[in-house]
Amino acid sequence: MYILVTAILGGLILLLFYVKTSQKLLYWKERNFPYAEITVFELYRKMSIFVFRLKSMDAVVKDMYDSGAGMKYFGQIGLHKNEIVLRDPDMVYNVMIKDFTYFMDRPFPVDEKTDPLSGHLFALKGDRWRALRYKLAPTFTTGKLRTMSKQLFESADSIVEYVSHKHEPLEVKQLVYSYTLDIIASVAFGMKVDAHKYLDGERSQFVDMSLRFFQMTKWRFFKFIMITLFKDFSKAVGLTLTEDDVKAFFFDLVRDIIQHRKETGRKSNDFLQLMMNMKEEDEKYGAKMSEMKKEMVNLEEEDKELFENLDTSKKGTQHFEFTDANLAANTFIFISGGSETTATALTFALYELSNNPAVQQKLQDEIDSTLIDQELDFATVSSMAYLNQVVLEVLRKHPPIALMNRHCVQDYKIPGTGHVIRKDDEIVIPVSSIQNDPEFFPDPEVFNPDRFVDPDSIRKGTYFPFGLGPRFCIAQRFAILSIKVLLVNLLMALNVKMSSKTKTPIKFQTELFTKSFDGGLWVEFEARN
Ligand code: HEM
Repeated sequence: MYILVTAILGGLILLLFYVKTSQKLLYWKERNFPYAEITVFELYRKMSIFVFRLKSMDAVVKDMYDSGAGMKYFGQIGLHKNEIVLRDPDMVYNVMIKDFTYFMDRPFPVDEKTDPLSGHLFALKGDRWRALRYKLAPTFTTGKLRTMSKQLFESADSIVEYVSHKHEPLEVKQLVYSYTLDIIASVAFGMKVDAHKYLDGERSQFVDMSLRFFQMTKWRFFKFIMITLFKDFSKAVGLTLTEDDVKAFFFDLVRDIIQHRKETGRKSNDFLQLMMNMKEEDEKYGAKMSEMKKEMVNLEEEDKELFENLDTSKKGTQHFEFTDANLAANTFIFISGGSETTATALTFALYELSNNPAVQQKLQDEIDSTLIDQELDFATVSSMAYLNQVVLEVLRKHPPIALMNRHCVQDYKIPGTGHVIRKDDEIVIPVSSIQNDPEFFPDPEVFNPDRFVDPDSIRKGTYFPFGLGPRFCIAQRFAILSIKVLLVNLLMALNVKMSSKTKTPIKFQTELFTKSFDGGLWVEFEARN
């Protein structure tokens, strides 16, 4: 009897779920919006793959992209909210650039009061984002990059020195991570980390805390799902992705550095100092954007793009007052946003170079011939054309961020159609799939830097590893330069080849949001003759 009642109740609950989900599936049809057909079981299967992390992020994104084959954009039933997925390059261009004002936000929570670390450039919304972006736009001008490049060369030297003494297979992600942590800590707040020492077991609290930010443990993933599914509840109980001690560490660190600089009057040449100077100027002159415009007068020609499309003429967009809390938040986003992404790009660069010896040789030839009569510096690295093609192709085939998001802030009628994207709709832009679609890049699985002989010939809206429009990656030039500097330093001295320690067939980890080799990528470096 007991078993029968339980079975009937269980059956009724399942039926209820089925009916509820079937109704949910009608959402896009009722809205008269193109959508990907899916059955209830298919939807549950898809959601389980994501929640239980059964496939890598790239594979999940590819499945999503393929489910809308033949459509320019389509609605799908999301985990917590229904989403619109873009497939068509013109739509991508419209949403990210042309009609940006409709889609200027990202759908990530910001609550500067309860979680001050959330008040950073990546998450801020609307006019508050615009005002901060305008202020931070000069962070990576050509002049500043030239100065920063000295630190990049120094850190790259340490890595080459380390590698040259190791006659054993090395795991690439860990190796290059030590470089990216080094350079970003230095550029962000002038800190010398020497992170490569942690490769040999020496521990540093900074390295540990930075790594913890990315490790997707089971507990962190559970929190991610909770925050995604139950935003308000998570907020009410104070559930945040980053642990309190990690937050406290970075806050205290930035606060101590600020304090030390104020007390000693010492100034450094880093991002934190740039913000501290602005804060001081704001206190003197008021936080008006007009003050910033003074800086623009001295910009080099190519730097003008850093300010492109940042319309700050509207009332209310002109103020961003820095506090110690948002100085910390924005320093933190540099470390978190910058180290993992750049390390992922470098890992895949070394993967492709090991697998494509002809490309490696051609790149070494370019490096050798450039350095015959020129010094290795910012200008020479920037002048290497084939190096540029290699880096662009790595970022095409393996963009470190597989998808981008936008939040619609006012109803948008898609030109030439009767379809409307409504205020509060969420948009998903699957960059990894678009950049690997054979329609836009024939034989996408082939690593071919020649695709970028003339980067201007690439169709708009098909290539954007750093995003597009006013919200593109603020550090794009710095990231590209960092990748180039390490590659040149390694390849001028060493050859790289795949080690048999790398697990084959290659599989990618399912735990992380960025693309990562399951079991690591192991390579051997040998001195060039
Ligand atoms: C290869 C390395 C990198 C890649 C592939 C990358 C990619 C991206 C992408 C795709 C976005 C979103 C763009 C959009 O939504 O249109 C972004 C935004 C951002 N990135 Fe990067 N990034 C890299 C390195 C860095 C570094 C080194 C830093 C900091 C030092 C950084 C800081 C940021 C910030 C602050 C934003 C938010 C910009 C805004 O919303 O105004 N990134 N990045």
